[in-house]
Amino acid sequence: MVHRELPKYQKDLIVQRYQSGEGYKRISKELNIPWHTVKIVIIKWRKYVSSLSSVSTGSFHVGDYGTLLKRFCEGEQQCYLRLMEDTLRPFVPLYHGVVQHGEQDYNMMDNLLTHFNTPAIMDCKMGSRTYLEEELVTARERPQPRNDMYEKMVAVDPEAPTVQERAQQAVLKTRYMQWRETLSSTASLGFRIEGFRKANGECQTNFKRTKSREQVVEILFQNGSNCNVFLQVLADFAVSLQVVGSSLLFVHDWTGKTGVWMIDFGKTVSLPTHHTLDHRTPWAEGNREDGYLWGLDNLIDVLTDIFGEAEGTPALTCSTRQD
Ligand SMILES: Nc1ncnc2c1ncn2[C@@H]1O[C@H](COP(=O)(O)OP(=O)(O)OP(=O)(O)O)[C@@H](O)[C@H]1O
Ligand SMILES: O=P(O)(O)O[C@@H]1[C@H](O)[C@H](O)[C@@H](OP(=O)(O)O)[C@H](OP(=O)(O)O)[C@H]1O
Repeated sequence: MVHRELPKYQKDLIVQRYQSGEGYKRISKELNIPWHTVKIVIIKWRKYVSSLSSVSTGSFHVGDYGTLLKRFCEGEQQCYLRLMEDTLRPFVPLYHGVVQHGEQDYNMMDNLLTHFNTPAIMDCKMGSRTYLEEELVTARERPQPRNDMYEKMVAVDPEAPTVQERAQQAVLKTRYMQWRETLSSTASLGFRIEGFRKANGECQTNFKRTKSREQVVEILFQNGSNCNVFLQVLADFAVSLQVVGSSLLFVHDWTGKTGVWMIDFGKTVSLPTHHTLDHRTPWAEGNREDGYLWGLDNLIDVLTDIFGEAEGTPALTCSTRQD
């Protein structure tokens, strides 16, 4: 079969439609492009986004003066505004407000890679769940099964969909997210490896089935051997924030510079007054626990196993900028 490279405008169109929630099949039908070509474009695009360094996709743009623009999300803006006043401020990118780029609003923040020299990066999604309780309620009240998530599911495990899902060729987002959590180490360890970009630019994002502690250790050891960071931060973790779907971004380069930051606050929300979380109690619907610190405990444990305790190991530099 002859492989035809799509022109860029068509790839952009596919990504645009995918971002607005359309499934592979519909995009394929309406643009008259074979669905497996659509799928490949989306997979490549997602890899590209998760390997971001010189970003210019629909969701991110590199801004001026070492900044990064991320597609506006009001929840994330509120969270950043709060974090700028919080003890966690040194552990997150500095937030610079909302800017417009073309027709789109963006949250502007520090680009964490600015002061690194050909850095290697690792994105770990933290917490024992990756969706909000509100998303569960919406899924019950107004279910919107998604074909793109069904396709992603069968691409990993053709046996995973139920008979009904197979008939619909679609799954609910919360069902997909829960399946992802149990397939990976999110449910068992409270964090999962989302992706790596090595210093040579090689990207790895195929960690959907990385679940056991042994598998996690193997991948961290193989790919993060220079990432000898020792995590002992975040002890002051804000008890009144519910942190869902947020990542820790590990960065290091050949000069020995290392850093780790919390990023991605689209699903981090302030809790009602007097409602606090310990971030370790297992989640049950209604208690809003996010398992963040449980995941962090496990991650520290795994990294300590691999790289040893702090002596001789550079203490983690949580922020490399001068405030
Ligand atoms: N401030 C930053 N500086 C440098 N790189 C960043 C920054 N924020 C995000 N990135 C890069 O972009 C990637 C995706 O970021 P983020 O998790 O915020 O995006 P997202 O679209 O919300 O992801 P998800 O699909 O998990 O919800 C990260 O893995 C990281 O490589
Ligand atoms: O990693 P995968 O398997 O590709 O799955 C995606 C991942 O779970 C993201 O966290 C989620 O975005 P949010 O965290 O923003 O919900 C996205 O939902 P989306 O397709 O609705 O953006 C999923 O498709």
